Amino acid sequence: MASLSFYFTSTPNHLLPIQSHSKFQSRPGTRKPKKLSKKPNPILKTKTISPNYGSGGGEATTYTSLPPKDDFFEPLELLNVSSSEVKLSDLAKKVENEEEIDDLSSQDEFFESFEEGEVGLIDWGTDLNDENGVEVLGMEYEGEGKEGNEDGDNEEEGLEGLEDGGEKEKGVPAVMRCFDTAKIYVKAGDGGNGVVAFRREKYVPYGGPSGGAGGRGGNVYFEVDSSMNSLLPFRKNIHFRAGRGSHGQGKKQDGAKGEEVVVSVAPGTVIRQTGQGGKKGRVLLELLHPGERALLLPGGRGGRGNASFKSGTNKVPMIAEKGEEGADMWLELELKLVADVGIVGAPNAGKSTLLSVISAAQPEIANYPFTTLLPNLGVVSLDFDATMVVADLPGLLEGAHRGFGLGHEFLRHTERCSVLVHVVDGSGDQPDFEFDAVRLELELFSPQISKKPFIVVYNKMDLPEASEKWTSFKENLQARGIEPFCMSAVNRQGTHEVVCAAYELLRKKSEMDKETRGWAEPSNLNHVAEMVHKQRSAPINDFEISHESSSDTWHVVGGGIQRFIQMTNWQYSESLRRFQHVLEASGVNKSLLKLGVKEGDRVIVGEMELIWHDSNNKVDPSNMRKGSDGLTKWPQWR
Ligand SMILES: Nc1nc2c(ncn2[C@@H]2O[C@H](COP(=O)(O)OP(=O)(O)OP(=O)(O)O)[C@@H](O)[C@H]2O)c(=O)[nH]1
Ligand SMILES: [Mg+2]
Repeated sequence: MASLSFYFTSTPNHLLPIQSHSKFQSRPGTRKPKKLSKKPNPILKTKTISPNYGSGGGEATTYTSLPPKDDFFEPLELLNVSSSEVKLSDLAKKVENEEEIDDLSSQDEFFESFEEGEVGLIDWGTDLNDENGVEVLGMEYEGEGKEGNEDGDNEEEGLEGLEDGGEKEKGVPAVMRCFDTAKIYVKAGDGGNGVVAFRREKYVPYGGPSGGAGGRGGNVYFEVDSSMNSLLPFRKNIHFRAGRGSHGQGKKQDGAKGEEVVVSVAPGTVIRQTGQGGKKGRVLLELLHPGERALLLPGGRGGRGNASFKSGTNKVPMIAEKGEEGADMWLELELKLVADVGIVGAPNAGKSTLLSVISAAQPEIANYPFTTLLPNLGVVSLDFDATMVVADLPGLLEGAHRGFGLGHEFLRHTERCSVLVHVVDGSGDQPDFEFDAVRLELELFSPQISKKPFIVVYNKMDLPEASEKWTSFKENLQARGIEPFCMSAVNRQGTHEVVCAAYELLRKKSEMDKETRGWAEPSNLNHVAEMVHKQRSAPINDFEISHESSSDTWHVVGGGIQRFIQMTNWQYSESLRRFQHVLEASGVNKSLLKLGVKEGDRVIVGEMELIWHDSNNKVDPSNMRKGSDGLTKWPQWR
């Protein structure tokens, strides 16, 4: 009879002790391979395993990593100015003084050197983190990629990604960055282990197996929190782990469920799985409306205790399962604004002023570019039941599609707006050119955005330099089939017409969308968890075998069988016999024979490496339950 003998090629992660509350652990997966099959079968002196007898399940933890160093800089200090009001304008003035504002390449250079600390104004020598020991540690930990936990390489990769920033905006000083993307790690709780225990009571001889099952690991949920308007909290907390289930105990006591983790995100957050090679991963969820809650990762199942393995033929089961590992993922979050109307335009055009006069919003208004750094939302009501959400977006500059100015961050917000209102600064030198430049940026960033319905509003009509150029601007646009509006936002003249036109456009757009889309199905927010569950509960006989002829290695890949191996607790000798049985029953042995496996070939199933033997001379499953004296022993308490 053919058989497989067992070796671990590398110590599987789940065999290592997990100290989930420690931040700086040694990296797993680097230990020497352990040989299992050559060892004599251990005598099972069974006792109830009690690593954690706490009454509740494991606690959910979040881990802290610090934002990159440059997010800590104090603009005042860096710019060597005393008033907080002038910090950005000073920066703008500095650019102007250098007469570089019109030269895109030199602007790029300026902002780049600004970031790198080459500009003389900035004193990068001050390490603002020195004051706080924890933060200094955090910096080291992030910089060197020392992610000390059981997720090893994966997490390190994620942190690198975070450091590189993937899409870190070019030339944007840290204070001006918009925290609308984040990279986070989520892990569902591992299931608790089942235990081997026996009922020991006076006058109840041979009381029978009584090992309870482990508790289920905690789930990971995402919830929309209406009070959030950015992903800023994820600059500090990037690891979210649900608690592990408690282990089972004697007297058939099952472990408690692990604590759940609820990750709160702002409305309009898109959740992607981290992509490979700089590409964006696929979208898993879009959480748009406050109160929405999605189960993303289900907790791992608790391992069964020996009470569950009792059968007519095995009344003394010396076997229990380990808990199923909770699924984990690196995710990219992206916040896209949910607004009906987006106000776009060059810096200083009067976008915030417009929002402030048509809604109750009170955005910051000032006579310098980039006053608005984060989008402002306002609700505009025209009538009793006619309202729309209007977003005042930060100003766009030439080169924004390449990330210049406030770049991609803000262009992304326009993707969600149904209708756009272009505000053109009439007092500028060339309003036509300004309008074209903004259109071009939108088009270059995304053709979809440029196809959105829009209206053009010529602002600052109260100023003579603006009203002089209005006619030529109007004629120019009319020649292109666009009917522009004019207004004086500060005087509230012409703003009502703008609001009505935007609302009309919005109404038409939503009617058209309804026609093309029909009635949308209510979306299933738990589909990721369902997919994970489906993958994990694949039948054990659903596997594929591939062969590496160069190294005589066979790979057996299947969700069911891999999960079975992960949950097998090799500390119990019966586990080995059960595994052998599963290989036989699931058809792995048969399939290998059919495919031509030969003596000495390596067979890799999940984390197990096995050597194929044509004759049954290495592992004798029938011997597994016996001690060194060849007798089955009743378990001993210690
Ligand atoms: N005279 C006049 N000034 C205006 C008008 N609308 C806005 N302004 C002024 O223009 C300056 C810029 O206005 P904001 O509303 O902050 O411009 P913005 O487009 O939001 O600018 P960013 O947020 O920097 O992109 C402010 O000083 C306003 O008072 C207008 O109709 N007439
Ligand atoms: Mg503004």
